[in-house]
Amino acid sequence: MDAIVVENLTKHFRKAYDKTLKGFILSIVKGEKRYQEFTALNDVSFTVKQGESYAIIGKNGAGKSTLFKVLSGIISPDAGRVRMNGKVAPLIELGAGLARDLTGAENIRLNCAIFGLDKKRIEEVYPQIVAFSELEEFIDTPVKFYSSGMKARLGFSIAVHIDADIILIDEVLAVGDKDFKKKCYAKMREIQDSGKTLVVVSHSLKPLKKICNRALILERGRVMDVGDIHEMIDKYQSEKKKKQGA
Ligand SMILES: Nc1ncnc2c1ncn2[C@@H]1O[C@H](COP(=O)(O)OP(=O)(O)OP(=O)(O)O)[C@@H](O)[C@H]1O
Repeated sequence: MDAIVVENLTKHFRKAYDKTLKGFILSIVKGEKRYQEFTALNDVSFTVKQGESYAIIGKNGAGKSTLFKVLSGIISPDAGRVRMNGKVAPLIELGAGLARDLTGAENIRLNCAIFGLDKKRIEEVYPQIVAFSELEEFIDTPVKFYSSGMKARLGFSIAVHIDADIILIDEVLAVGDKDFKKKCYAKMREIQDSGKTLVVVSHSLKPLKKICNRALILERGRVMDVGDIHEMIDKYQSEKKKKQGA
């Protein structure tokens, strides 16, 4: 069964030429165009099968985060469509989904409720989330006092415990410490073994080889290739070397 079907996704952004008030006024006076249309995703299509661990790789600005935001429904595409078959846990930006003024404990309960867990299930997973995050000491501290690493711990722990069918993880592990990252990668493999679907964006290609079985290379908003993770990483790295040599 297909977990994710993406068909002909296109997303444009408007980029201001000059973001200052002076620039804005001058452009009006001169009657010049104030924006440049920029295509972040260009006719992107792919399918992720249920139980697959799928990597999205690409250079800075290739459109990976934009794609994740469309997959999780945070932004809508200008064209194309996305079908997600199952409950989705998006972990796409550090601290996103966490209420700053609430404590870690309150955020866990709030997020679990938002993701549809009933009271009994929340009480079951709560100690697991706290234990996995290793934030016992700070669980009653408001999240606004958390470091970025602590937010990543809490966000990751919630996302992997809310009984989602599809988990989207965007580069959030870049900030964690080494041991915690190791634990997260092990958890991702466990998720994969349990038949859930995982989509991961990361600039760290080595761990992707261990977690994912397929990959998509995005280049300037377009799908450059899709295939076996090892083949795609080799291809991506050799293209990168070629361009650096050119
Ligand atoms: N809200 C926005 N408004 C205007 N341009 C945007 C917006 N969001 C993203 N972009 C542009 O779209 C392009 C793709 O950005 P995106 O963040 O998706 O890339 P990425 O592959 O995730 O990059 P990175 O690896 O650096 O995180 C970039 O050129 C970015 O500047």
